[in-house]
Amino acid sequence: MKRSSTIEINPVIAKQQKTHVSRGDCCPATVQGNRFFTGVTACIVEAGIGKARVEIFRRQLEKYGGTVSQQVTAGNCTHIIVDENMDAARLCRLLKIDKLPIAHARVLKSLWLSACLKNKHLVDTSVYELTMPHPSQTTAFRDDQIVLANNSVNRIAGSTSNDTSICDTVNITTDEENGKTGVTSRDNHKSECSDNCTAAPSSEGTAVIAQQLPKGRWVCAMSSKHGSVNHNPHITDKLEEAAALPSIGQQIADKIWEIVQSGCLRRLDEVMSGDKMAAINLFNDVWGAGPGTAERWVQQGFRTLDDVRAHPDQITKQQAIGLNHFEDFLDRMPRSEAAEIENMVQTSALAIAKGLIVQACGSYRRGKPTCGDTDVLITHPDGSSHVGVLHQLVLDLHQSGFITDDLVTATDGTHRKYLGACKLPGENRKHRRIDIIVVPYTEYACALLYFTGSAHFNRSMRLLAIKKGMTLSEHRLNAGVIRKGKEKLSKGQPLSTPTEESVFEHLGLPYRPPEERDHYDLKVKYSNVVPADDEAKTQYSQ
Ligand SMILES: Nc1ccn([C@H]2C[C@H](O)[C@@H](COP(=O)(O)OP(=O)(O)OP(=O)(O)O)O2)c(=O)n1
Ligand SMILES: [Mn+2]
Repeated sequence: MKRSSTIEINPVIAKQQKTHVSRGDCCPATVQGNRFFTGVTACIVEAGIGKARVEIFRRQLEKYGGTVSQQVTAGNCTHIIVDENMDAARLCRLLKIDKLPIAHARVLKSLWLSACLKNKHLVDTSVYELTMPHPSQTTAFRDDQIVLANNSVNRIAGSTSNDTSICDTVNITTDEENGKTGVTSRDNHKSECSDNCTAAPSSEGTAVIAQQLPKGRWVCAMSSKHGSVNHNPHITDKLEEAAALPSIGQQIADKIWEIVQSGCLRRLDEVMSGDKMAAINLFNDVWGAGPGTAERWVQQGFRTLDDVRAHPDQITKQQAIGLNHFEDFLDRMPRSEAAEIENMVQTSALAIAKGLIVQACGSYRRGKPTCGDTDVLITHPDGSSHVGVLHQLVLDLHQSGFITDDLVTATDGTHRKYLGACKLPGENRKHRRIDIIVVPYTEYACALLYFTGSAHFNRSMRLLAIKKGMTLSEHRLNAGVIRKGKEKLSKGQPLSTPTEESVFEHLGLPYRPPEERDHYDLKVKYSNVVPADDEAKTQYSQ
């Protein structure tokens, strides 16, 4: 088992594991390097920037030697960072002050941070400062055109590009409906006009800009009235590619600003090409390392497992085990070996309490010729003798030398789980992943069904249960569940499920033996009783 539902994790053994038993990311980064933010104590005003970006900025500031202050009024605060759309009047309202400047700190648009990060040194603050507009300026900026000085552009972008002329004159549209001031619009466009962007032509055509949009630049669609025109296929295409990166996935939309602003698009280019992508895929296969860790290691310059191994401060205890047994864990064992492991656990368990049922589930029980791990499920028919077994069993198996490494121990309601590594006695044996799950007898059938899988089959069963006003989990099958949309108004009552067959029966399905549970599309065999799976999936997809 590599993943499971939400469970509590023993904080001692799995300090940095996420709240589910997964091979997720575990460890915080401590990065050495150029500390160009030294001496900067910044307070970031969240309004408009958003929590996620504040967190990113905070980490970047600290990573490069800066300090983050929570208090704008703190005397030691040297920089106040505000959203690029912030205007002076609004900031004054937010901070409950009469006017800018603030005596002890510079008020800067967040683009200053982006520019520093891009250039890896403190860039001049002058063009990023938020100041009270001069009364004459507010009207001046209502014109649809502004001119930016070439040197400002270069300073903003820290650009080596020799084609900044395109940015000299940009079109702006003041957005009076939204109450944005001229200052805001000006700053937006100034900042957007970096080495990677240009403005889209306005439908009104008042701007003096190139009609031929240069390839590879970010086109500012805000100034365009052509709402449906995609001026940025070169970026949106990349973002679609980015969706394939394990670490980005569904949060892609949230990342757009971050990517465009911070120059991460360039990083993506690098990631997508060659060795970095290969390294991300390699690191993703380390037990305990999720996509986030894999990407971080790559950012730190690691390309091989030995690179990672050489930095023990960057790896969790679980990842160290994953690295130790990297090849072994990726290797699938023949089912005969899973049977030996099952026997080994069974013998030890029966020495602790007679009558325990010890059953290897997962791919083994489904009759697969090879198994990625051995999922051993344990219970006792007397309903109580299972209690305390896991702890003793793990101790004994350590003692005999069979268990070699502990990964995670966890409690999920009445279920006790142990994830570790084991090695059978004898020459040329490999380290294998082992999961041991101990459950009360009343929950045995549902646990057996769940841990036998396949994962897809389980999903189909759960969806079917939902369709029938029930819920199915590894603990129980409940009937009489009342839902309003996705919300559960009543969780219903547990049905008696003494056997796997009884679960199938409650769901109105003919029994399906483990060997047939890799065909997860229940329609194939039971089209008369199962609702359209796709419909259920869209309604209840998790
Ligand atoms: N996301 C998941 C993960 C696991 N499981 C259940 C079904 C699996 O069959 C069982 C064991 O998980 P494994 O990851 O060990 O999967 P298998 O044993 O099926 O395959 P493998 O041979 O790779 O171990 O737990 C599930 O329902 N959903
Ligand atoms: Mn398995």
